[in-house]
Amino acid sequence: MKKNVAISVQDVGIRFNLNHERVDNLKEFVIKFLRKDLKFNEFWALKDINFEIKKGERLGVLGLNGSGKSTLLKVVSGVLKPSAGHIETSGVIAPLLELGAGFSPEYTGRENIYLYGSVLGYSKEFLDEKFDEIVDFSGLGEFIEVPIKNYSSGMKARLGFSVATVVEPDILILDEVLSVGDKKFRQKSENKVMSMFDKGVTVLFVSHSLEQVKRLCDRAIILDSGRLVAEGPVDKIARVYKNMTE
Ligand SMILES: Nc1ncnc2c1ncn2[C@@H]1O[C@H](COP(=O)(O)OP(=O)(O)OP(=O)(O)O)[C@@H](O)[C@H]1O
Repeated sequence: MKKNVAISVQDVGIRFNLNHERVDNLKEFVIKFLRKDLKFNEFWALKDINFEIKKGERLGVLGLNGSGKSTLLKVVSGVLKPSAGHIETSGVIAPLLELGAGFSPEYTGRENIYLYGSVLGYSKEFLDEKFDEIVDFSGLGEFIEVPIKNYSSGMKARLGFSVATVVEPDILILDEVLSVGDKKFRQKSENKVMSMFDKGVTVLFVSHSLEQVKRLCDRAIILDSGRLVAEGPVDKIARVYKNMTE
């Protein structure tokens, strides 16, 4: 990969096997599996995707529901392995996907900071040092000692955002996360992301808000049924997308 490139996506495809027929229980599944009687429909959620993001660039991903945007972010983050092609990235990645989904409901916010933090690869020492900063940013106050199952979805997302952004990443992967929490938190999280922009972070960003993509990104791509159909400067691509969807 060239030195000035942060993310390189080459001929990437993601295939899901969709169940063709109904299987009601595990026994039936095992019997059908052993008899090689299970039929799947192959479904390519992404196909032949090629693009590069240079260091410091901010790429927006546009597309209708089901076009493959979240799948693309997951495969670049390493959550999903490509079924075809390959991906190269350089530096520390902070994936802000499905915030709060990684939490264990029975444990408190405090315990989940350590659990989720370790999933993201942070050491205990790092989390000890950053603990107050995380709680402060989340604005959860005393709720940090309460089990997560008693949190609202906005509270969970706020804690997820605060843990995931406590590092200084080289690459930031954002899936609709700037729409979480209440207005005050949305502003605060956008400011935090903006301050990372100032430090030259590379961004891959999905949002249904065309305005937000225009405001935050310098380039964009459009996905349509798993194919990359347009790529270029954000203003031009936003116009193409508007025409496609109106
Ligand atoms: N784990 C999975 N198993 C099977 N199919 C999946 C899986 N995950 C996603 N898909 C399918 O892949 C396609 C792309 O989904 P994806 O979530 O990436 O779309 P999206 O563009 O992010 O949509 P949205 O705008 O609704 O968030 C959809 O048809 C979806 O049903």
